[in-house]
Amino acid sequence: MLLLDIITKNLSNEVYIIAEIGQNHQGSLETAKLMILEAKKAGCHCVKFQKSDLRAKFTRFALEREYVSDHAWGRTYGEHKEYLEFSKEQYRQLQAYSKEIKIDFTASAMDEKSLDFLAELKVPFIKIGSGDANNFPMLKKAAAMRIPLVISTGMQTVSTVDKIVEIMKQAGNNLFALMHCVSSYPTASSDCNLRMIPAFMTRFPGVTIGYSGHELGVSISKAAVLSGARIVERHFTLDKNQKGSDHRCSLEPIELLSLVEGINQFKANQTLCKPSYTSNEITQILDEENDELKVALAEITQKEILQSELACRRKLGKSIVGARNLLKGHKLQEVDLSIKVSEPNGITAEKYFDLIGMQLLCDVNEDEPITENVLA
Ligand SMILES: CC(=O)N[C@H](C=O)[C@@H](O)[C@H](O)[C@H](O)COP(=O)(O)O
Ligand SMILES: C=C(OP(=O)(O)O)C(=O)O
Repeated sequence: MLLLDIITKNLSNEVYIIAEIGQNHQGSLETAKLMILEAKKAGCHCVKFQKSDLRAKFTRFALEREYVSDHAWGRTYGEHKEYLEFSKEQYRQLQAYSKEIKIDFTASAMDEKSLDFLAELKVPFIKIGSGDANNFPMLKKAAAMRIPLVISTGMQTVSTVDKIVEIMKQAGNNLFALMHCVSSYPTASSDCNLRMIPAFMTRFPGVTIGYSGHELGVSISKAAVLSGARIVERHFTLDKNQKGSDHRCSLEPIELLSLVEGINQFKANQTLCKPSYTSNEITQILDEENDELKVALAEITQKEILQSELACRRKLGKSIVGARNLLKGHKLQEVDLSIKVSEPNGITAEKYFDLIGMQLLCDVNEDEPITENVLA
C-alpha cells in the first residue's frame, strides 16, 4: 500500500494524494460517487470523507444552536450536520464503489464512535482532523488500534504537536504521519506557513510530514511538496460556486488534475530525491516568482494558533464537557469527562489530563462545558 510505504519511508520519491470530499457531496450519495470517480480520473490515490456520530462529536447545545449561514442545510447546526452525514450503510456503499474503481477510501474519525466504525470498515488509514489533534484520549485510543494514522495539526500550538508525537511513541506506534495544516477557509497565502514542513521534519525525525491545504489554487500545494510534504490533501468539489462552507477553498477536477500532474512531473524529473528545498530553490523549480508563493514560503520559527484560525477553533475546536451529571464537590475522574464541540466553549481539550483530580465548585450536567470558574 502506497501510503504505508511512504509512512515507513520505504519510498521517499512518492507523494500520496488525498481528495478530501468531506461534506462537498451536498448530502447526495450519487454526487459522492461521481466525485469518487472524478478524483480517480484526476489521478488521486485516495478519497476521504468525514465521519461523525453527531451526539458523540457535539454537545446537545451545540446541535441545538441556530445555524445562520448561507451554507446552512438546516435551521439548527444539528439539522445541518444531519443533512450532510452519510449513514453506516452509505459508507459501506461508498467503500465498495471505491474498491470497484480502485481508489483508496477512508474518512476522518470525528469522535471515538466514528473511530470504532472506521476500524470496523478496515480502511487503509484513519485521518484525525485538526479538530481532534488535541483530543488526547482519542489519540491514545487510535494509537493503540494499530491502524495507520494521518494526523492534522491546524489550530494547535507546537506543544500540542509534541504531545501527539509523544502519545504515538508511548503506544509504540510508528505508523503515523503529521500534516501541516492551517484551519482557515480559504487560507491567505501569508498564513500558509509552508516552512513549518521542514521545521516539523527537523523536530520529528523519522515522522512523515504531509500538507492539508485550504488555500486557493495549486501552486502553494506544489511548493508544500518541494518543502518536504509526502502526503497532500486538498478539498475537492465539482463546482466551487455551490452552497457549502468548503467549496470555495476546494479544487475543481481540472485543478486537481493539474496538482497531480505537477507532482508527477517532480517525480519524473527526480526532483523529490532531495527531501526538502529552500524557499529560493522552490520558486526557481516552480518558475513562479509570484508574491503569493513568496509569502507562503516566508521564514517562520514557531507553530502557533493563528488569528485567522480562531473562528474555526471557536466553531469546531473541542472542549471538555461533563460526560454525566456531576455534583458540586465531586473530584473529577476520566469517566466524568467527555471531549466534544461545545456551545459555549469550555476548557480546551488539550487540558483533559490536567483536570483529573480537580474538584467541582458547582454542579455540572452532562454535555455542559467545564470552565475555569467551576473548578476549585
Ligand atoms: C476543522 C474541521 O473539521 N474542518 C473540516 C475539514 O477541513 C471542514 O470540512 C469542516 O467540516 C467544515 O468547514 C464545516 O463546515 P460547516 O460548519 O458549515 O458544516
Ligand atoms: C478536519 C479535517 O482535516 P484538516 O484538519 O486536515 O483540515 C478532516 O480531515 O476532517
